[in-house]
Amino acid sequence: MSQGMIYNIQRMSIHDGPGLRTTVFLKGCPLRCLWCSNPESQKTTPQMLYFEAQCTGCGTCKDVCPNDAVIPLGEKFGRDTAKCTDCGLCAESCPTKAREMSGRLMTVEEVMKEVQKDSLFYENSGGGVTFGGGEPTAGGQFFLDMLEAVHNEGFHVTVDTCGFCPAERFDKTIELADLFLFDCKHMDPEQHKKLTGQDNAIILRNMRAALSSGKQVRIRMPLMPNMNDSEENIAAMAEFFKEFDRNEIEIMPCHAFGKSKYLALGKSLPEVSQYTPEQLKVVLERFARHGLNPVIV
Ligand SMILES: C[S@@+](CC[C@H](N)C(=O)[O-])C[C@H]1O[C@@H](n2cnc3c(N)ncnc32)[C@H](O)[C@@H]1O
Ligand code: SF4
Ligand code: SF4
Ligand code: SF4
Repeated sequence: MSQGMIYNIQRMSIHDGPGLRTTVFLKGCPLRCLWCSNPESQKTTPQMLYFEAQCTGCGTCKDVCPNDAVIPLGEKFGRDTAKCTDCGLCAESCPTKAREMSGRLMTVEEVMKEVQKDSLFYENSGGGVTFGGGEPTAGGQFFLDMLEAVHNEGFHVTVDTCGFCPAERFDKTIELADLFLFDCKHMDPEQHKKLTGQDNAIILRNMRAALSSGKQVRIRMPLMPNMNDSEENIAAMAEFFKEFDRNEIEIMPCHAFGKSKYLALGKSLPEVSQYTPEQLKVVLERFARHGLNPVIV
């Protein structure tokens, strides 16, 4: 049975597709979006997060760290990221959960056991299971095995994806999924690479495949001030989706919900700004001018 890295399984989720859902978050992503609100989801290996606000300075972590990576931080204890190996020993002994590990290897069977716990709610609410991340498709064979197991149980399957995935794996995903929450981050290959680390050729190929498949696709766009909200980019999106007779785009205006996790990982904060209501209104009018119907989610 294949296994993969999971960083969260969220039960009773209402934002990741129809009805009540269990969302399985896979760790690992081939992109590095400048604004990503889940920085702990990008690496495929387990990581230790240190939340300073919850630290009481008891010093237990200093005693257990084998790498001398726990260092004084005022009256508290932080970590030296250069020395920390993410071994997790400090998280096991921290009494306040100021230190937490993100990422655990799980088998398909273990994931299914969690998913089954909510199966009654799926039936009653029209819900099911959502795979998110990170980039769920980056889980490879483990991801496909989970998809197949959930599909074979007759549960509704949603995949929250950036679409960066080898074509063959994505086509198998299309066979097993019922709904895609499919991100469209930028239409221009070079800009896409600048903002996410990869160009969008395979993403657009997979988007076309999903939109032609007869499966449900909700097109989503993380809207980032001065990064992907230009008239030119919105016009290019309108042109692309016209071919599929699609004009509804779910908009996610830039937020900073991931801030505490960047700090907890010892990473610098993303250099992105948020819209004022007036600025957002101006940008949304650009969509309307090109025949698109933006819906904020
Ligand atoms: C964390 S991603 C996981 C799925 C997949 N990797 C993707 O990017 O589509 C889930 C959603 O959050 C959105 N998102 C990430 N960071 C965001 C931010 N700072 N503001 C608004 N939306 C954001 C992504 O665009 C995506 O639609
Ligand atoms: S064990 Fe936890 S609460 Fe105690 S000093 Fe370390 S991080 Fe802070
Ligand atoms: S995760 Fe391991 S290496 Fe890093 S600070 Fe904690 S105990 Fe030390
Ligand atoms: S594709 Fe999704 S998970 Fe990956 S970096 Fe971008 S927003 Fe984060």
